[in-house]
Amino acid sequence: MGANSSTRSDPNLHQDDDVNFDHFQILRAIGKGSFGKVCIVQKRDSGVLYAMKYVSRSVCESRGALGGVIKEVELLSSLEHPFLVNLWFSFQDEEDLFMVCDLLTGGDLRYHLQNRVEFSEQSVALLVCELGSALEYLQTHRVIHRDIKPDNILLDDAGHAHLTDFNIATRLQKDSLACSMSGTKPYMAPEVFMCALEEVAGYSYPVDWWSLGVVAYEMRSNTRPFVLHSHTPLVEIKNILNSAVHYPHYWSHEFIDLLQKLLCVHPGARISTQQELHQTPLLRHWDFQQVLQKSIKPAFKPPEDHLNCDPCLELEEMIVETRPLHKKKKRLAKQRSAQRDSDPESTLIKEFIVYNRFKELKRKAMEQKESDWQRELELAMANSIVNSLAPIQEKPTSSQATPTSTANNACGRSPSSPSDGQPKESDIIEFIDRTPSPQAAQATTTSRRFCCKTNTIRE
Ligand SMILES: Nc1ncnc2c1ncn2[C@@H]1O[C@H](COP(=O)(O)OP(=O)(O)OP(=O)(O)O)[C@@H](O)[C@H]1O
Repeated sequence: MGANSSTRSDPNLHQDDDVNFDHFQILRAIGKGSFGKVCIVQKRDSGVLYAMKYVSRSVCESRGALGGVIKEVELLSSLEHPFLVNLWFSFQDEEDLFMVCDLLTGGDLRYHLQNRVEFSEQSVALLVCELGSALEYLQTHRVIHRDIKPDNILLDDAGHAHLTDFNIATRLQKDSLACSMSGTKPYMAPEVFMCALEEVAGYSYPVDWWSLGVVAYEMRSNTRPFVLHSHTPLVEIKNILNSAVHYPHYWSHEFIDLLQKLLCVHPGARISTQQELHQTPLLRHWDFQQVLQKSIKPAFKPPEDHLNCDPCLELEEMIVETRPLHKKKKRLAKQRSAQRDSDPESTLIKEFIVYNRFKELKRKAMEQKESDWQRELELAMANSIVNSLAPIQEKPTSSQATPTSTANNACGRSPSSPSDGQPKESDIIEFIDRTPSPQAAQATTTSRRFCCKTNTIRE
């Protein structure tokens, strides 16, 4: 695993502490989205570097985006994969909502495309396998990302791909379909538009594989397979997506075959599992276990001599920003002293999860230990009861003991022997099987479901 390894340790962190803004030192600005900004931070106690994304609460509220951020944190807190940008901490203060994630220093794919990086077929194939693995994982968690595009694919220092921005992702209920028109138009699958035109009832996981196909095409040619804009009418878009794609003659047959199977208009016939990827001539010989372990070296390694992001972002933060992050502590202290009577806690958004992955990992490890102990205890109890029954077999009365009953039953008691008031081994095992562990009961009550119904179109 690379930068986003879940095994990353933070030995100095007091596991039960809630993390907040003061635990981080702000190093520099590296990104800007439609609602928030991203900067590199260092956790003061462990020295570990992270990416901190922060969004202004007031901007979110005024633009109706608060629900998306709350949902993004809820989703990310339940996910972890080598090719996702994993969430480590989330918290809030009076001004902002914070998400602290894996730091990916290789820049986003859009940045490299704009810098005219030429990705080879081999490079694109590896990216498709890595993100295919992430999509397969999301599917097992019933999550559709819905906004796969170069802007949301970040590279680590070695060039491995990581999926970010779960702002419009949704978790499907079992056997249900999504139906809102969500995504970024040039990357959206035909069935999303057809759903908006009420030609189909909904769409599912294959929409992400279509977007992956568009990204793969764009990486190879620096243009997109379909020319459509934010103002192109829906009916026209449908026709465009049904038209033949131009594949340059110098692309290999195997590569074109992969793209055709990703850019298949019919979701049912489109590649949408890792196994289907593996069956294509281009990827037949790839070892997907090695892909998952990041053992296959990407052909494109992001430059290490400079930060792979717009250098103006840092200047902008220093000069233009009216509420710079590095002055937050002072600013909030001033505000708090001016509003001495009101409790800052009371202004916090209750639905926003305060999350600490280390605490969560510790809780899960404890649960596992407890369930192991319980299993051992149950086994020991069963054994001791079985053993305590055993002497009955060793001292049989002459009328009960026959050579065959001893051979058929370890306890030396015939299964049909009349009850003497003692429980039989089979009774004990059955009782144990039917007793739910406290962990199982808790897991059931804490399972959560999400469903997004609002349309979100990104231009
Ligand atoms: N974990 C990270 N590590 C390194 N850089 C990051 C990380 N997350 C985001 N960035 C950088 O910051 C930029 C903005 O990220 P952010 O997620 O806020 O924007 P976005 O995905 O474009 O948001 P939106 O879709 O809401 O406009 C990204 O394009 C990327 O360059």
